[in-house]
Amino acid sequence: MADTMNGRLQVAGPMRERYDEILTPAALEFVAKLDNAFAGRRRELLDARRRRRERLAAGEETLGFLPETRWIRSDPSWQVAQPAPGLEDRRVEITGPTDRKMTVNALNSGAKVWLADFEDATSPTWHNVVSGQLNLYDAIRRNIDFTDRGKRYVIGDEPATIVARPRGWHLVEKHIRIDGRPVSASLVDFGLYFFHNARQLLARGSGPYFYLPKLESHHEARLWNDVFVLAQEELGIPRGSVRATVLIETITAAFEMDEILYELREHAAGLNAGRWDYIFSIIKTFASHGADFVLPDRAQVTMTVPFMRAYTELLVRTCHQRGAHAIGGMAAFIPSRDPEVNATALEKVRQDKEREAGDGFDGSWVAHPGLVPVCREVFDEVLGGWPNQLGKLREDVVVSAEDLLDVASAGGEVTEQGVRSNINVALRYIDAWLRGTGAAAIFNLMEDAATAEIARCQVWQWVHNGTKLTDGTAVTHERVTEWLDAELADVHADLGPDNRLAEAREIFVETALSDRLPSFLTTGAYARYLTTQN
Ligand SMILES: CC(=O)SCCNC(=O)CCNC(=O)[C@H](O)C(C)(C)COP(=O)(O)OP(=O)(O)OC[C@H]1O[C@@H](n2cnc3c(N)ncnc32)[C@H](O)[C@@H]1OP(=O)(O)O
Ligand SMILES: O=CC(=O)O
Ligand SMILES: [Mg+2]
Repeated sequence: MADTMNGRLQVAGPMRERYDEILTPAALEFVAKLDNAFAGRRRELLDARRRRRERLAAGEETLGFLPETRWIRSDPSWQVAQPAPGLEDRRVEITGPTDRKMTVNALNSGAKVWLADFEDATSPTWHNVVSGQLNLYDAIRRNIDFTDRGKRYVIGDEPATIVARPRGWHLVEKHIRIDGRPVSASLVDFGLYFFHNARQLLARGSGPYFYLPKLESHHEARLWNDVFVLAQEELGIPRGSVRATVLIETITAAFEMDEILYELREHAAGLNAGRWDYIFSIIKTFASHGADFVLPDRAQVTMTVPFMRAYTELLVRTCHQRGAHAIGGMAAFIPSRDPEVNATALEKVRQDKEREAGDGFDGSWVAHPGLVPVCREVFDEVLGGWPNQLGKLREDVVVSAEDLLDVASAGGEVTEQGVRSNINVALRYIDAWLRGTGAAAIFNLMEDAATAEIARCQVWQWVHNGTKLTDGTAVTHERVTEWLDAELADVHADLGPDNRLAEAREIFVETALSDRLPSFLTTGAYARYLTTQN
């Protein structure tokens, strides 16, 4: 165990090879400064989240555009900062974890941007957190060549611009403690990356760029902005060097898009339509609001259902009014070695990107290098010679609070197959996550933390509402428990003895079958199961 600040800050995880290059006393002191300045506000904001969730659940509050910030929405004069170097053209963004091989592959993928992910696609083991920082450190310094199984990995001439995604405000990093208390995971991921790389990136004509996940209000955006201001001051870097793209992936943030851009305006680069967590947020927020808020089988909640279209179109309009990029989301289809499955996946991704490009998005996400060409082709077609569609203002888009909240517009149905698929996929994903893998190919789809959250939350909602299946029977606690055992046996047979399914089952039961719906699967699971061993 290493410590600094006269023993007040402790590194409680093992110090493996080269960890001392990231966990330097100066870097840890920088994180401690951020913690000292912002830990209290973070706690207050998390508390405000909880109180708001309780009021919403009790029907004491309804969601709508905020009256007190109307002036921000109606003032046409403000704009966000100009696009920073490397972020003018974002037509294709690849996302993925920060392991060494994926780092090189993502940078060489032909995408304009790489979202280097400490969040949905990363299981936050101590190893993943520190080695991910090391891989980014090396990649930024072009010091990451290696050979694996006969293949040479070396960064090419036109690497993607790196945009790092730190973990959300709700998570802590229990292996870094100040006065015995775990530090905010957001401040650890941001702080270490910024401290080591901001100057390097600027010297290389790029900059410290970030994706900000799971914000629930503009107050949380203000907190991030203040973190950026202090971080830049501390390192003597010009204010405004940071650029942040905010994921709109909670229903509450959908009502505060203008306000979020406004808070971050000198650092804002855009908004992203984080569709999977958005669906999770909707289910979670309205889980006990009765049948009108019950969503159908997960596979039926597509981007073309009216409430999802309302959200994405509003996002484009809001961004373009303010000179910010609107970035599309993730289609879950990934390439396959089976030619037929592969052709279907490519076609599905093409359709998804065509809809986004047609709606005015400036670029979009792909999960795999094999999908870069299709996304690029689609955006090349609409962009012509332009780097973005910022000029497409979408003034035709008018979205009301009712449109965003019209969950019933999804239609569809709940089937036994849908319930069992949620159980099965959640077990497979949680097992992978516990073993250190945060994004996995499951039944030819890319699945990450948001999938597991949707799956367990839907099951909770269906049980809680006694939702009727297509065969007329209801979803009950007892039936889900039976299906859970059957699905567990199925997954067990597939994975063999080397698994963490027993813990995955426990986590599923706690988060899908408890009386109260836990806010996040990952917080409890992290505290209990992601030990210093991994
Ligand atoms: C809701 C959200 O937040 S979405 C964003 C978060 N999710 C993600 O970022 C998921 C990113 N994608 C992935 O992690 C992966 O594509 C997976 C896990 C789905 C599939 O990965 P694999 O099983 O390794 O795929 P596959 O075998 O086809 O990979 C082929 C090659 O592409 C590489 N590759 C695959 N996906 C990526 C990626 N996203 N970034 C960089 N390289 C990648 C592999 O490393 C492999 O490289 P190699 O030939 O040098 O060995
Ligand atoms: O982070 C992206 C999402 O869809 O969730
Ligand atoms: Mg997300």
